[in-house]
Amino acid sequence: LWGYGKEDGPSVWHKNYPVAQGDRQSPIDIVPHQASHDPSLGPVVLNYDQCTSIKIANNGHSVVVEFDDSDDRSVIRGGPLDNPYRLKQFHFHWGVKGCHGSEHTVAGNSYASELHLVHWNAVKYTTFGEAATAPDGLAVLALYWILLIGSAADFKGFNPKCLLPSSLHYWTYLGSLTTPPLHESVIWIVVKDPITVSEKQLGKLRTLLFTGEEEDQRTRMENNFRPPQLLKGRNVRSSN
Ligand SMILES: COc1cc(C[n+]2ccc3cc(OS(N)(=O)=O)ccc3c2)cc(OC)c1OC
Ligand SMILES: [Zn+2]
Repeated sequence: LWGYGKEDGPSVWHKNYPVAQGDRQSPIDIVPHQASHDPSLGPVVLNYDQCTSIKIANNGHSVVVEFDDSDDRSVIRGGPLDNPYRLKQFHFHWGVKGCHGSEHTVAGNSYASELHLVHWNAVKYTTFGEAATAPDGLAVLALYWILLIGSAADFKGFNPKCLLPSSLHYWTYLGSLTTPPLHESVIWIVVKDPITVSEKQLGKLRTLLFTGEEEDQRTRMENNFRPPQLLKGRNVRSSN
């Protein structure tokens, strides 16, 4: 139905998903000095200690690691969020060429890839699907990551928390899913500092992500990132 090619890519998604031209679409280009510093923005807190990944899916557009979201074991809280949001899945966006692949750009610069940790508001909604259509239904933590050949901390059973820099300085704004159905239901939290991953870790991640199923030609080959969308008057806030 949709993809990232010429015929089915981001420039024609509005034909089947008119919200693609809505007022709070993602990703965006973040211009740091135009973001308004909001001292009331507290730290983002991740409780992923008991996180249990249940399956790895390759939907032809990305590789998704799903988590058990049947209770509040793995949640994100604080920052711009009014209550804890449950971790549902994480996935990546990347480019075939080294320097392109992230979805959010910073003053026009893009990174090699971007990790999205997708959470949903289980306090107000009963299912992910219901939350995915509500204006405060989802919270996605976005992390740029760059491939540094060299040392890096170990993954240790792959708790996504180990991917995160220690102090999370971030930008936050109201946006949408970056792939169809493009619902305008996401509170975005974009971490400022890129995380570095070594070849060895990438290999480990690749094994984890592509275990048990032939690495999909489409997934490996395509640029699965949507270009930045119009801000349309939205305010981007920055934590300290
Ligand atoms: C589990 O049920 C759903 C899974 C999915 C799968 N899905 C599709 C697209 C997604 C796009 C996303 O956007 S992103 N890239 O901004 O993180 C995040 C999670 C997604 C998850 C979508 C749904 O409704 C929109 C679902 O509810 C019916
Ligand atoms: Zn994504």
